[in-house]
Amino acid sequence: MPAQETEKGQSSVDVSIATEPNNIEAVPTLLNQITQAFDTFTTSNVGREDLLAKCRTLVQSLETPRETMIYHCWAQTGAIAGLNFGVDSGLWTLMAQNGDKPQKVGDLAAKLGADRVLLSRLMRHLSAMGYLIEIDIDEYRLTNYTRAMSIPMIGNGYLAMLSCTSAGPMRFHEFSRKRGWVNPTDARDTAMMYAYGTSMDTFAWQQSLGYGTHFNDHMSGYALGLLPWMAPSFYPVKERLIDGANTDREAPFLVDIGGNVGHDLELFHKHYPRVPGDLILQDLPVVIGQIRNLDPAILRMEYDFHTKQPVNGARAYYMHNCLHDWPDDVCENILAQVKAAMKPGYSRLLIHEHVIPETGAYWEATALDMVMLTLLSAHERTQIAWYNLIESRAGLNITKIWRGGKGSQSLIECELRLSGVN
Ligand SMILES: C[S@@+](CC[C@H](N)C(=O)[O-])C[C@H]1O[C@@H](n2cnc3c(N)ncnc32)[C@H](O)[C@@H]1O
Repeated sequence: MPAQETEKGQSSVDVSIATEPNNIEAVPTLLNQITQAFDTFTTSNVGREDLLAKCRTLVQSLETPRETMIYHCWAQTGAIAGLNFGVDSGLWTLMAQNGDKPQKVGDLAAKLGADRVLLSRLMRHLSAMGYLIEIDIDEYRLTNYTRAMSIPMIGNGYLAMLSCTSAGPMRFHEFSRKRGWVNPTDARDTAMMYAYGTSMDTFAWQQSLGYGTHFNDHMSGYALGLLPWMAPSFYPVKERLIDGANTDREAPFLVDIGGNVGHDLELFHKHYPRVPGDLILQDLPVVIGQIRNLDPAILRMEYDFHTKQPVNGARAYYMHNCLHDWPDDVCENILAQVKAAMKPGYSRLLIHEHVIPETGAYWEATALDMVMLTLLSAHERTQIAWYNLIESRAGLNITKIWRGGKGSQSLIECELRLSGVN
Protein backbone atom coordinates (compact mmCIF):
# COMPACT_ATOMS: atom_id res chain seq x y z
CA MET A 1 0.00 0.00 0.00
CA PRO A 2 1.40 3.47 -0.86
CA ALA A 3 2.35 6.09 1.74
CA GLN A 4 -0.60 8.16 3.01
CA GLU A 5 -1.30 11.83 2.49
CA THR A 6 -1.66 13.59 5.88
CA GLU A 7 -2.65 17.07 7.10
CA LYS A 8 1.05 17.71 7.74
CA GLY A 9 2.05 16.58 4.25
CA GLN A 10 2.92 13.35 2.50
CA SER A 11 4.06 10.54 4.86
CA SER A 12 7.42 9.20 3.73
CA VAL A 13 6.68 5.80 5.20
CA ASP A 14 5.10 2.84 3.43
CA VAL A 15 1.99 1.59 5.24
CA SER A 16 3.26 -2.00 5.22
CA ILE A 17 5.54 -1.29 8.21
CA ALA A 18 2.44 -0.86 10.41
CA THR A 19 1.97 -4.61 10.51
CA GLU A 20 5.62 -5.60 11.00
CA PRO A 21 7.20 -6.03 14.45
CA ASN A 22 8.59 -2.82 15.92
CA ASN A 23 12.15 -4.13 16.35
CA ILE A 24 12.47 -7.82 15.57
CA GLU A 25 16.29 -7.57 15.36
CA ALA A 26 16.45 -6.78 19.08
CA VAL A 27 14.53 -9.90 20.13
CA PRO A 28 17.32 -12.57 20.25
CA THR A 29 19.62 -10.31 22.33
CA LEU A 30 16.77 -9.33 24.62
CA LEU A 31 15.82 -12.97 25.19
CA ASN A 32 19.41 -13.75 26.21
CA GLN A 33 19.59 -10.73 28.47
CA ILE A 34 16.26 -11.62 30.07
CA THR A 35 17.43 -15.18 30.82
CA GLN A 36 20.61 -13.85 32.41
CA ALA A 37 18.78 -11.13 34.36
CA PHE A 38 16.27 -13.71 35.60
CA ASP A 39 19.09 -15.97 36.87
CA THR A 40 20.64 -13.04 38.74
CA PHE A 41 17.28 -12.09 40.21
CA THR A 42 16.37 -15.60 41.39
CA THR A 43 19.81 -16.29 42.88
CA SER A 44 20.49 -12.90 44.52
CA ASN A 45 17.10 -11.12 44.58
CA VAL A 46 18.58 -8.09 42.80
CA GLY A 47 17.94 -6.61 39.39
CA ARG A 48 14.15 -6.97 39.30
CA GLU A 49 13.69 -3.49 37.78
CA ASP A 50 16.28 -4.26 35.11
CA LEU A 51 14.56 -7.55 34.27
CA LEU A 52 11.19 -5.83 34.10
CA ALA A 53 12.53 -3.08 31.81
CA LYS A 54 13.95 -5.71 29.43
CA CYS A 55 10.67 -7.66 29.40
CA ARG A 56 8.79 -4.47 28.52
CA THR A 57 11.25 -3.73 25.71
CA LEU A 58 10.79 -7.28 24.44
CA VAL A 59 7.01 -6.86 24.27
CA GLN A 60 7.35 -3.51 22.49
CA SER A 61 9.85 -5.03 20.03
CA LEU A 62 7.52 -7.89 19.12
CA GLU A 63 4.39 -5.75 18.79
CA THR A 64 3.54 -4.16 15.46
CA PRO A 65 2.80 -0.41 15.23
CA ARG A 66 -0.84 -1.28 14.59
CA GLU A 67 -1.01 -3.37 17.76
CA THR A 68 0.76 -0.70 19.83
CA MET A 69 -1.76 1.84 18.51
CA ILE A 70 -4.73 -0.36 19.44
CA TYR A 71 -3.17 -1.06 22.83
CA HIS A 72 -2.80 2.64 23.63
CA CYS A 73 -6.04 3.93 22.08
CA TRP A 74 -8.45 1.15 23.04
CA ALA A 75 -7.02 -1.40 25.40
CA GLN A 76 -5.42 0.80 28.04
CA THR A 77 -8.25 3.33 28.19
CA GLY A 78 -10.78 0.48 28.43
CA ALA A 79 -8.74 -1.17 31.17
CA ILE A 80 -8.64 2.11 33.13
CA ALA A 81 -12.43 2.33 32.84
CA GLY A 82 -12.78 -1.18 34.29
CA LEU A 83 -10.16 -0.66 36.99
CA ASN A 84 -11.73 2.61 38.14
CA PHE A 85 -15.15 0.94 38.13
CA GLY A 86 -13.72 -1.82 40.31
CA VAL A 87 -12.46 0.69 42.88
CA ASP A 88 -15.57 2.86 42.95
CA SER A 89 -18.13 0.03 42.98
CA GLY A 90 -16.24 -1.96 45.63
CA LEU A 91 -15.59 -4.89 43.25
CA TRP A 92 -11.93 -5.26 44.29
CA THR A 93 -12.77 -5.06 47.98
CA LEU A 94 -15.53 -7.65 47.61
CA MET A 95 -13.38 -10.05 45.60
CA ALA A 96 -10.47 -9.70 48.04
CA GLN A 97 -12.83 -10.36 50.94
CA ASN A 98 -14.07 -13.51 49.17
CA GLY A 99 -10.50 -14.79 49.11
CA ASP A 100 -8.31 -16.55 46.57
CA LYS A 101 -10.99 -18.57 44.78
CA PRO A 102 -12.88 -18.49 41.46
CA GLN A 103 -15.74 -15.98 41.62
CA LYS A 104 -18.81 -15.82 39.37
CA VAL A 105 -19.79 -12.54 37.73
CA GLY A 106 -23.48 -13.11 38.54
CA ASP A 107 -22.79 -13.47 42.28
CA LEU A 108 -20.52 -10.42 42.32
CA ALA A 109 -23.02 -8.31 40.37
CA ALA A 110 -25.83 -9.26 42.75
CA LYS A 111 -23.75 -8.36 45.83
CA LEU A 112 -22.64 -5.02 44.33
CA GLY A 113 -26.05 -4.09 42.96
CA ALA A 114 -24.46 -3.80 39.50
CA ASP A 115 -25.73 -4.86 36.09
CA ARG A 116 -24.46 -8.40 35.37
CA VAL A 117 -23.99 -7.73 31.64
CA LEU A 118 -21.97 -4.61 32.37
CA LEU A 119 -19.75 -6.37 34.91
CA SER A 120 -19.27 -9.30 32.56
CA ARG A 121 -17.99 -7.01 29.79
CA LEU A 122 -15.62 -5.10 32.05
CA MET A 123 -14.19 -8.25 33.65
CA ARG A 124 -13.75 -9.94 30.29
CA HIS A 125 -11.57 -7.06 29.08
CA LEU A 126 -9.58 -6.95 32.32
CA SER A 127 -8.98 -10.68 31.99
CA ALA A 128 -7.92 -10.29 28.34
CA MET A 129 -5.45 -7.66 29.54
CA GLY A 130 -4.04 -10.06 32.16
CA TYR A 131 -5.45 -8.36 35.26
CA LEU A 132 -7.83 -11.21 36.13
CA ILE A 133 -7.44 -14.97 35.67
CA GLU A 134 -10.26 -16.51 33.64
CA ILE A 135 -11.45 -19.82 35.11
CA ASP A 136 -14.63 -20.47 33.09
CA ILE A 137 -17.44 -18.52 31.38
CA ASP A 138 -18.00 -15.40 33.52
CA GLU A 139 -15.82 -16.75 36.30
CA TYR A 140 -12.53 -15.17 37.43
CA ARG A 141 -9.86 -15.14 40.11
CA LEU A 142 -7.88 -12.11 41.26
CA THR A 143 -4.22 -11.65 40.40
CA ASN A 144 -1.88 -10.19 43.01
CA TYR A 145 -2.39 -6.83 41.28
CA THR A 146 -6.20 -6.78 41.35
CA ARG A 147 -6.11 -8.06 44.94
CA ALA A 148 -3.88 -5.09 45.81
CA MET A 149 -6.39 -2.76 44.11
CA SER A 150 -8.59 -3.28 47.18
CA ILE A 151 -5.97 -1.43 49.28
CA PRO A 152 -6.89 2.29 49.33
CA MET A 153 -3.22 3.30 48.99
CA ILE A 154 -3.16 1.47 45.63
CA GLY A 155 -6.70 1.65 44.23
CA ASN A 156 -7.67 5.19 45.24
CA GLY A 157 -4.82 6.73 43.25
CA TYR A 158 -6.69 5.68 40.09
CA LEU A 159 -9.64 7.86 41.00
CA ALA A 160 -7.49 10.80 42.14
CA MET A 161 -5.07 10.77 39.22
CA LEU A 162 -6.99 9.25 36.31
CA SER A 163 -10.63 10.12 36.84
CA CYS A 164 -9.93 13.72 37.94
CA THR A 165 -6.99 14.90 35.90
CA SER A 166 -6.26 12.69 32.90
CA ALA A 167 -7.84 15.11 30.43
CA GLY A 168 -4.73 17.26 31.13
CA PRO A 169 -2.30 14.81 29.46
CA MET A 170 -4.87 13.70 26.88
CA ARG A 171 -5.42 17.25 25.61
CA PHE A 172 -1.93 18.55 26.28
CA HIS A 173 -1.16 18.71 22.54
CA GLU A 174 -4.08 21.09 21.99
CA PHE A 175 -3.12 23.28 24.95
CA SER A 176 0.46 23.33 23.71
CA ARG A 177 -0.55 24.22 20.14
CA LYS A 178 -2.66 27.11 21.40
CA ARG A 179 0.26 28.35 23.51
CA GLY A 180 2.73 28.19 20.58
CA TRP A 181 4.47 24.89 21.53
CA VAL A 182 6.43 26.50 24.39
CA ASN A 183 7.44 24.90 27.68
CA PRO A 184 4.65 25.95 30.09
CA THR A 185 5.78 27.74 33.26
CA ASP A 186 2.68 29.61 34.41
CA ALA A 187 1.04 27.98 37.43
CA ARG A 188 -2.20 29.84 36.61
CA ASP A 189 -2.39 28.44 33.08
CA THR A 190 -2.02 24.66 32.95
CA ALA A 191 -3.12 21.98 30.49
CA MET A 192 -5.32 20.50 33.22
CA MET A 193 -7.09 23.85 33.74
CA TYR A 194 -7.50 24.18 29.96
CA ALA A 195 -8.88 20.65 29.57
CA TYR A 196 -11.48 21.01 32.34
CA GLY A 197 -12.22 24.72 31.95
CA THR A 198 -11.29 25.48 35.55
CA SER A 199 -8.99 28.00 37.21
CA MET A 200 -8.42 25.69 40.19
CA ASP A 201 -5.00 24.08 40.67
CA THR A 202 -4.81 20.29 40.71
CA PHE A 203 -5.12 20.01 44.51
CA ALA A 204 -8.17 22.27 44.74
CA TRP A 205 -9.68 20.57 41.66
CA GLN A 206 -9.38 17.08 43.16
CA GLN A 207 -10.86 18.32 46.43
CA SER A 208 -13.76 20.00 44.60
CA LEU A 209 -14.65 16.71 42.87
CA GLY A 210 -14.60 14.83 46.17
CA TYR A 211 -11.32 12.98 45.54
CA GLY A 212 -9.06 14.81 48.03
CA THR A 213 -8.76 11.82 50.36
CA HIS A 214 -8.09 9.57 47.36
CA PHE A 215 -5.14 11.78 46.49
CA ASN A 216 -3.89 11.54 50.09
CA ASP A 217 -4.03 7.74 49.80
CA HIS A 218 -2.10 7.98 46.54
CA MET A 219 0.60 10.02 48.27
CA SER A 220 0.94 7.33 50.95
CA GLY A 221 0.97 4.60 48.31
CA TYR A 222 3.50 5.79 45.76
CA ALA A 223 6.37 5.66 48.26
CA LEU A 224 5.70 2.05 49.30
CA GLY A 225 8.82 -0.10 49.09
CA LEU A 226 11.19 2.82 48.41
CA LEU A 227 14.24 3.37 50.61
CA PRO A 228 13.14 5.93 53.24
CA TRP A 229 15.27 9.09 53.33
CA MET A 230 15.99 8.62 57.03
CA ALA A 231 17.51 5.14 56.54
CA PRO A 232 21.17 5.28 57.70
CA SER A 233 22.34 4.12 54.24
CA PHE A 234 20.58 7.16 52.71
CA TYR A 235 20.91 10.14 55.06
CA PRO A 236 22.79 10.18 58.41
CA VAL A 237 20.07 11.70 60.60
CA LYS A 238 22.05 11.38 63.83
CA GLU A 239 25.16 13.14 62.57
CA ARG A 240 23.33 15.81 60.51
CA LEU A 241 20.28 16.56 62.67
CA ILE A 242 20.23 14.99 66.13
CA ASP A 243 23.79 15.82 67.16
CA GLY A 244 23.86 19.49 68.03
CA ALA A 245 20.06 19.91 68.14
CA ASN A 246 18.44 22.21 70.70
CA THR A 247 17.28 20.02 73.61
CA ASP A 248 14.67 22.45 75.00
CA ARG A 249 11.39 20.57 75.43
CA GLU A 250 9.39 22.63 72.98
CA ALA A 251 12.09 23.31 70.41
CA PRO A 252 10.90 22.48 66.89
CA PHE A 253 12.95 19.59 65.53
CA LEU A 254 11.46 18.63 62.16
CA VAL A 255 8.76 20.51 60.22
CA ASP A 256 7.23 18.65 57.25
CA ILE A 257 5.93 21.44 54.98
CA GLY A 258 3.16 20.21 52.64
CA GLY A 259 3.42 16.87 54.44
CA ASN A 260 -0.08 15.76 53.42
CA VAL A 261 -1.59 13.43 56.07
CA GLY A 262 1.71 12.77 57.81
CA HIS A 263 2.99 9.52 56.30
CA ASP A 264 6.59 10.78 56.02
CA LEU A 265 6.69 12.05 59.62
CA GLU A 266 5.20 8.77 60.87
CA LEU A 267 7.93 6.87 59.07
CA PHE A 268 10.51 9.20 60.60
CA HIS A 269 9.03 8.66 64.06
CA LYS A 270 9.24 4.88 63.59
CA HIS A 271 12.93 5.15 62.70
CA TYR A 272 13.69 7.76 65.40
CA PRO A 273 11.11 7.49 68.21
CA ARG A 274 13.16 9.79 70.49
CA VAL A 275 14.48 13.03 69.03
CA PRO A 276 14.98 16.35 70.83
CA GLY A 277 12.03 18.63 70.03
CA ASP A 278 8.75 18.51 68.16
CA LEU A 279 7.71 16.87 64.91
CA ILE A 280 5.32 19.25 63.14
CA LEU A 281 3.11 18.44 60.16
CA GLN A 282 1.96 21.36 57.99
CA ASP A 283 -0.52 21.30 55.11
CA LEU A 284 -3.60 23.17 53.90
CA PRO A 285 -6.57 23.19 56.32
CA VAL A 286 -8.64 20.88 54.10
CA VAL A 287 -5.90 18.25 54.11
CA ILE A 288 -5.16 18.51 57.85
CA GLY A 289 -8.91 18.05 58.36
CA GLN A 290 -8.80 14.80 56.36
CA ILE A 291 -6.25 13.07 58.61
CA ARG A 292 -7.73 9.77 59.79
CA ASN A 293 -5.06 8.38 62.10
CA LEU A 294 -1.87 10.11 63.09
CA ASP A 295 0.67 9.21 65.74
CA PRO A 296 0.03 11.56 68.68
CA ALA A 297 3.76 12.37 68.73
CA ILE A 298 3.16 14.49 65.61
CA LEU A 299 1.70 18.00 65.93
CA ARG A 300 -0.73 19.11 63.21
CA MET A 301 -0.67 22.64 61.83
CA GLU A 302 -2.80 24.26 59.14
CA TYR A 303 -0.52 26.31 56.96
CA ASP A 304 -0.34 27.75 53.43
CA PHE A 305 3.28 27.62 52.28
CA HIS A 306 2.87 30.72 50.13
CA THR A 307 2.62 32.69 53.39
CA LYS A 308 4.93 33.46 56.36
CA GLN A 309 6.30 30.30 58.00
CA PRO A 310 5.03 30.33 61.61
CA VAL A 311 7.63 27.90 63.03
CA ASN A 312 10.96 29.63 63.52
CA GLY A 313 14.37 28.07 64.13
CA ALA A 314 13.55 24.38 63.58
CA ARG A 315 16.48 22.01 63.30
CA ALA A 316 15.14 20.93 59.91
CA TYR A 317 12.42 21.89 57.44
CA TYR A 318 11.51 19.03 55.12
CA MET A 319 9.72 19.34 51.78
CA HIS A 320 8.82 16.20 49.86
CA ASN A 321 7.43 16.51 46.34
CA CYS A 322 6.15 20.04 46.88
CA LEU A 323 8.53 22.23 44.90
CA HIS A 324 8.15 20.05 41.79
CA ASP A 325 4.47 21.08 41.76
CA TRP A 326 5.36 24.69 41.06
CA PRO A 327 7.34 26.66 38.50
CA ASP A 328 10.48 28.52 39.59
CA ASP A 329 8.88 31.90 40.32
CA VAL A 330 6.39 30.34 42.75
CA CYS A 331 9.10 28.12 44.32
CA GLU A 332 11.24 31.17 44.90
CA ASN A 333 8.47 32.65 47.05
CA ILE A 334 7.85 29.35 48.91
CA LEU A 335 11.58 29.08 49.65
CA ALA A 336 11.70 32.71 50.83
CA GLN A 337 9.16 31.83 53.55
CA VAL A 338 11.30 28.92 54.78
CA LYS A 339 14.48 30.94 54.54
CA ALA A 340 13.05 33.71 56.73
CA ALA A 341 12.25 31.16 59.47
CA MET A 342 15.62 29.35 59.41
CA LYS A 343 18.18 29.98 62.15
CA PRO A 344 21.64 30.78 60.75
CA GLY A 345 24.25 28.07 61.33
CA TYR A 346 21.62 25.74 62.80
CA SER A 347 18.55 25.08 60.60
CA ARG A 348 18.71 22.88 57.55
CA LEU A 349 16.24 22.61 54.68
CA LEU A 350 15.82 19.08 53.28
CA ILE A 351 14.27 18.90 49.82
CA HIS A 352 13.26 15.35 48.92
CA GLU A 353 12.76 15.08 45.16
CA HIS A 354 14.11 13.63 41.96
CA VAL A 355 17.35 15.01 40.62
CA ILE A 356 16.96 13.92 37.01
CA PRO A 357 20.26 12.86 35.43
CA GLU A 358 21.16 14.42 32.08
CA THR A 359 21.06 10.95 30.45
CA GLY A 360 19.63 7.57 31.41
CA ALA A 361 16.73 8.95 33.45
CA TYR A 362 14.54 6.38 35.22
CA TRP A 363 11.02 6.00 33.81
CA GLU A 364 9.30 6.78 37.12
CA ALA A 365 11.11 10.11 37.31
CA THR A 366 10.30 11.05 33.71
CA ALA A 367 6.69 9.94 34.28
CA LEU A 368 6.42 12.29 37.24
CA ASP A 369 7.87 15.03 35.07
CA MET A 370 4.98 14.43 32.63
CA VAL A 371 2.50 14.75 35.51
CA MET A 372 4.08 18.07 36.41
CA LEU A 373 4.05 19.21 32.77
CA THR A 374 0.45 18.33 32.00
CA LEU A 375 -1.23 19.07 35.34
CA LEU A 376 0.74 21.91 36.88
CA SER A 377 2.95 23.65 34.26
CA ALA A 378 5.81 22.62 36.54
CA HIS A 379 8.71 20.16 36.27
CA GLU A 380 11.05 17.62 37.82
CA ARG A 381 14.48 19.25 38.06
CA THR A 382 17.94 18.27 36.93
CA GLN A 383 20.94 19.08 39.13
CA ILE A 384 21.55 22.27 37.14
CA ALA A 385 17.91 23.32 37.58
CA TRP A 386 18.12 22.69 41.34
CA TYR A 387 21.28 24.78 41.71
CA ASN A 388 19.64 27.52 39.67
CA LEU A 389 16.52 27.54 41.86
CA ILE A 390 18.08 27.07 45.29
CA GLU A 391 21.37 28.94 44.97
CA SER A 392 20.92 31.52 42.21
CA ARG A 393 17.25 32.39 42.77
CA ALA A 394 16.48 31.58 46.44
CA GLY A 395 19.95 32.49 47.79
CA LEU A 396 20.42 29.34 49.90
CA ASN A 397 23.45 27.04 49.83
CA ILE A 398 23.22 23.40 48.81
CA THR A 399 25.51 21.62 51.28
CA LYS A 400 25.16 18.17 49.75
CA ILE A 401 22.86 16.05 47.60
CA TRP A 402 22.28 12.62 49.18
CA ARG A 403 21.31 9.91 46.71
CA GLY A 404 18.88 7.10 47.48
CA GLY A 405 19.92 4.81 44.60
CA LYS A 406 18.50 4.07 41.14
CA GLY A 407 14.91 5.15 40.74
CA SER A 408 14.84 6.71 44.17
CA GLN A 409 14.54 10.40 44.90
CA SER A 410 17.40 12.41 46.40
CA LEU A 411 17.68 14.52 49.54
CA ILE A 412 19.02 17.99 48.83
CA GLU A 413 20.38 19.45 52.04
CA CYS A 414 20.44 23.25 52.16
CA GLU A 415 21.57 25.89 54.65
CA LEU A 416 21.42 29.65 54.97
CA ARG A 417 24.39 31.47 53.52
CA LEU A 418 26.29 32.85 56.49
CA SER A 419 27.37 35.91 54.50
CA GLY A 420 23.70 36.66 53.90
CA VAL A 421 22.72 36.62 57.60
CA ASN A 422 22.43 40.37 58.10
C1 LIG B 1 2.53 16.15 45.81
S1 LIG B 1 1.88 16.33 47.38
C2 LIG B 1 3.22 15.78 48.40
C3 LIG B 1 2.75 15.34 49.76
C4 LIG B 1 3.82 14.77 50.67
N1 LIG B 1 4.85 15.73 50.98
C5 LIG B 1 4.41 13.53 50.05
O1 LIG B 1 5.47 13.60 49.43
O2 LIG B 1 3.80 12.48 50.14
C6 LIG B 1 1.88 18.06 47.63
C7 LIG B 1 1.30 18.50 48.94
O3 LIG B 1 1.35 19.93 49.00
C8 LIG B 1 0.16 20.37 49.63
N2 LIG B 1 -0.06 21.76 49.26
C9 LIG B 1 -0.49 22.25 48.07
N3 LIG B 1 -0.57 23.59 48.14
C10 LIG B 1 -0.20 23.93 49.41
C11 LIG B 1 -0.08 25.17 50.08
N4 LIG B 1 -0.36 26.33 49.47
N5 LIG B 1 0.35 25.16 51.36
C12 LIG B 1 0.62 23.99 52.00
N6 LIG B 1 0.54 22.79 51.40
C13 LIG B 1 0.12 22.76 50.12
C14 LIG B 1 -0.88 19.43 49.10
O4 LIG B 1 -2.04 19.44 49.91
C15 LIG B 1 -0.13 18.10 49.15
O5 LIG B 1 -0.29 17.45 50.37
